[in-house]
Amino acid sequence: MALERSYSVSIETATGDRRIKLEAKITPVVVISCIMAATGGLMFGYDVGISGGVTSMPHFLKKFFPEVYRRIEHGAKESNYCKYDNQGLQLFTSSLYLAALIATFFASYTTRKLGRRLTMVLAGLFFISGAILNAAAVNFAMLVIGRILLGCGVGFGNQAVPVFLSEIAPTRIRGALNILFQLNVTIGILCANLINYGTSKIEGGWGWRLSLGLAGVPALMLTIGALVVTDTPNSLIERGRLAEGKAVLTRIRGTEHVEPEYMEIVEASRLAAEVKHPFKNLLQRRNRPQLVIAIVMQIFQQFTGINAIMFYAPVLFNTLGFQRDASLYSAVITGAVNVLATFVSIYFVDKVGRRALLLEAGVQMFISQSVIAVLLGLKVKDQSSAGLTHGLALLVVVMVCTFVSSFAWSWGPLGWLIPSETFPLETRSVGQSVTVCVNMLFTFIIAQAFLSMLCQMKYTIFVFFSAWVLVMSLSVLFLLPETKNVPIEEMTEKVWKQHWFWRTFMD
Ligand SMILES: OC[C@H]1O[C@](O)(CO)[C@@H](O)[C@@H]1O
Repeated sequence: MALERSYSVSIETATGDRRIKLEAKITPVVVISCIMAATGGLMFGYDVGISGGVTSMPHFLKKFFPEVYRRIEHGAKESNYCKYDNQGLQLFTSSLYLAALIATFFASYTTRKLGRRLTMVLAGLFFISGAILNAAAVNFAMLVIGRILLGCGVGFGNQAVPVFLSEIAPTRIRGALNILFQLNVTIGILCANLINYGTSKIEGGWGWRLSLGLAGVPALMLTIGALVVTDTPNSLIERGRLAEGKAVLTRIRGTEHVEPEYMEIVEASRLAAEVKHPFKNLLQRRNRPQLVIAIVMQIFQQFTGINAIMFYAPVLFNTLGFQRDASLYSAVITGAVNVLATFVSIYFVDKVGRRALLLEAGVQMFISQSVIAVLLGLKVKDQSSAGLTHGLALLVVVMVCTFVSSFAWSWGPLGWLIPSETFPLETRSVGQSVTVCVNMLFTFIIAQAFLSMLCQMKYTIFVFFSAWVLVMSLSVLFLLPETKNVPIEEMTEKVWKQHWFWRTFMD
């Protein structure tokens, strides 16, 4: 049974003289599998969003960070930009990413040897235990160990989910289906913001426990989802289960005519099987283009400055002189914009392509960050933000939304999509683990450094990020090839060997 009409993609092979027809329908099993797997993103997003709100709750601060609490309650003399600057507070947020970074190396092994599906189950289990520990925390250690377990979940989930989605999706809608992951990340962030808004109002000051404990819900969804879905044909074939892989391929593509795609995957997995040392293989010259692109995309994604806003939006808005409630409120607005704008990406990514989205967003991000820097520079002084009138404060929120929306249809989803679709099967697992690892590393750096950077650099922090946006947009313009509508096992031939610069790395 197919939801929509089928389609086929004609591609030329290496020799250029053979044409293969790949047939695939958009079958319900594909759509359902993708929706289930994408809940891995929900789990990740929830954690990104939850820490900012929790760390601005007085009871939480009083219990775990009494010094910060004292400073906020009584330290009228403290600079606006510095009142949250505390290493322990930043460690609470960032320990998750450090753990995730290390976990990805193990996850690379499990995605290859145990499959994409089982790796997702593991992710869910790690996550559930972390959420329980966090909700029950009575001291700083329990808090951080819980965050570390959550980090392991994020490492395993972010490794397996994007690869699962890219492999199971038919070529023509691969971009859209892969973006379901990031869509869930944004929904997770928004839910976290809304939940924080609610729990901060709970009498008795235990609301933060609910905020942290509810992280178990998306984790449960992922665990159940992963137990229900089938693994990708690529993964089954890679592990030698050829007949099963072919049967799954037939089922998910909704047609008996899967021979060409099947043969492509078999060939890709034959090459993959020859690889004895995946990391060493990844470093070979012919794998350089994908590796460089994957790493650089992660660095760029984080240096847009998005997480400075996502993690610390309530804190940031507080710094700008908004009242506590108003600032949580603004964080909810940015969260909603983030979700809605991700749909724009889902709609356009397989139509206008990856490059167009990244370039347009570059312009929008550069302008909005520059405006924010100027407004804060002129109006927010160290001790007072009285200069920021109601109208101007609103303008800051509008600019933050402009920035977040453009991020949400560009670097947010494409940072995951492009690496997961460009690596050939032989380097896909290990390539994805490098992708996640670098993403976590730079997320960690931003999480750990942002409050101190804000304190040191003040409003010029937004100038810093806008300069990065300029660099990344130019890099896209000259160095990023378009991967729209190219079958996943054909990237080497159709993309890298055709590119003016990267082809020099190909044999
Ligand atoms: O939507 C914003 C979120 O998206 C990511 O860039 C990637 O998934 C996260 O690092 C960020 O918090």
